[in-house]
This record gives sequence, C-alpha cells and structure tokens, in this order.
Amino acid sequence: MIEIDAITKRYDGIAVVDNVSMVIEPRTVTVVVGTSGSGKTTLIRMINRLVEATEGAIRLDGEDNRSIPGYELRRRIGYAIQGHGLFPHRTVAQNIATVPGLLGWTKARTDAKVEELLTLFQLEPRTFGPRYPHELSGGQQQRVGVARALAAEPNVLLMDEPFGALDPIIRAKAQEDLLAIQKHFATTIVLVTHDMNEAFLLADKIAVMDKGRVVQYGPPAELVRAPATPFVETLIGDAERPFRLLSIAKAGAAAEPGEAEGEPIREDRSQQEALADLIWSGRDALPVISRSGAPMGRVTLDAILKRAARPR
Ligand SMILES: Nc1ncnc2c1ncn2[C@@H]1O[C@H](COP(=O)(O)OP(=O)(O)OP(=O)(O)O)[C@@H](O)[C@H]1O
Repeated sequence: MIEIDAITKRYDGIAVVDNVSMVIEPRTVTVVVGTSGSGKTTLIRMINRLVEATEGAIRLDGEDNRSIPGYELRRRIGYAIQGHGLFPHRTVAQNIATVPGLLGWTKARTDAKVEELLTLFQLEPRTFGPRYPHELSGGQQQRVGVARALAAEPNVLLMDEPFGALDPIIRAKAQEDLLAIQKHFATTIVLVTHDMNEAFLLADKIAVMDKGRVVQYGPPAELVRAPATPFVETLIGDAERPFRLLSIAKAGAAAEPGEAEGEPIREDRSQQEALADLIWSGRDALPVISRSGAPMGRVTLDAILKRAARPR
C-alpha cells in the first residue's frame, strides 16, 4: 500500500503539488490525469524520491520512504517513462539486466529473468536479447523499457506517459500487455497519462489533478456519475459520458437469457464494443459467450442503450 500523506512540493515558494493525500491499494492500477503542469510527474516522482517533498510523507507498506535506502527504493519501485530511456550502447538483454546487476544477482538468475520478461513481452529472447535499441521498432523499444522497469520484480511500477509516443494500434497492444503483466506479477501501478481513454481502460482508480491539487480520486464510474468539479466534467468530456460508462462495463454484465444470430461477443469485452458490434452488423442482439466459449445468453441494443443513459 502507498500512503501519500499531505504531500507538498514547492519550487521557489510556489506549490506545484499542494497538500495531496491519497491511499493507493496494493495490486491496483491508479491513473493520474490532469492538465499540463498540474503536478502529475512531480507527484509520482516523490514516491520513489526522484523528487524530494517539501512537506508531508509517503509511506510504502507503512514505512516512510525517506528511511528506505536508494538502492532498496529502486528495487522496490520500477520506473518507466515516455521514450523508454534505454541505454543505446547496451543490448536489449543488458538493458533489462541493469537493476539486477546493481543488486548483485547471479548471472544465472539474471539470465533467467531476462528470458522470462522477453518471452512475456513477446520478444523472442534469442532474436531480441542481443540486439541494440536502435535495431528495434518504437513499440518494441517501449516494451523493453517496461521489461527493464520490471526486472528486479518491483512491488510498485511508476509509469510516466509510457505509451505517449506510440501509434494507436501499437498503443492498444501495449495497454493490453500491461494489464496482463500487472495481473501476472500483481504489481501496484501508478501511471500518468494525458489520454482519458487510456485512463478509463487501465484504471482501478483515477486521480484528477488541477493546479497541484487532487480534485477527485475514485473509480472511473464514480468520475462519470458524479464529477466533483466542472474541471473533472470537462476532462471526462460531456458528450462522451455515455461511452465512458459503456467502456468500463463488461458485455457479460448486460447479458440476459435468450438467443441471437451471428458472431458472438465474449463476456469480458466492454459494453462499448458490444454497442459497436450491434451497430456495425445491423443486429438488435448479439450472442454472449464465456471466456471458454460457452453460451451465456444475449445482449440487446435496448439493454445497452439503457445502460448508457444518464444515471439517476
Ligand atoms: N525542477 C523544477 N524547478 C522548478 N519548477 C519545476 C521543476 N519541475 C517542475 N516544475 C514546475 O512544476 C509544475 C508541475 O510540473 P509537472 O512536471 O509535475 O507537471 P505535469 O502535470 O506532469 O505536466 P505535463 O503533463 O506537462 O508533463 C510545472 O509548472 C513545472 O514547470
């Protein structure tokens, strides 16, 4: 658990992070959003003490992060940034092995970890391990950047606009990979993004920052149903609120008994995807199947539209 307790950062007397308190539960994804300059990067960098707080405290599982030595903080907290920051003159395998090297892991343990991570990120170890960063595509470099941040098996992963530079298709893949990896390692992730779609896709909880303060902190559905300030409302996008509601609910949750024709939708796809399928295929109902392919009833256009309506 990460407890952020009345944390403030001032530069030349000006608070860029202003008395922020929030609790981040273990094994969850917290996404920090807000306008440019609102203090997002500064906030997450105070967690691993790349930035020292002016006031307040941050505790990691109850322990004040100022009492944890630097090398231990780097082991416990992975850090991935936009543009990945890979070392250009080190191979992919050497890049991933950076922190294990600092920690004095044996070669066998390090090699096994590098292989595990490359495999997990769908980069064939024998092909990609010996390559240099410039021999990879942008998306592959990005994956290596995240793999490197995960190498020392950190409990916490801080990510600052990690997918900002990727094109939309690779970005979608990277987001999917991240969610799979987060489940695999049960990592606690704190991620900064400008992209509200990304926030809604990834977040268990979203923190909205405005001028150094956290103006709302809660699950995505709460932000849509009850935006705390006009700023949050604008950020979510008034016109998009129905779609946001559908994007965070699963097709399975809207399933009802009955049959329908045509291509089914899996229960774990979003209701937004169900709506797109319904419109695109001109049907008024889709069969719903479980992850293993078993029939679960159907989802109707009517039911989806009701769910997208303004909450009462
Ligand atoms: N080292 C520094 N010295 C002085 N001011 C700083 C320093 N680092 C950041 N700031 C200021 O603090 C404010 C918050 O910066 P921060 O990078 O945390 O914002 P952000 O929300 O992450 O912005 P962006 O979305 O543009 O990355 C900005 O006004 C920035 O200019």
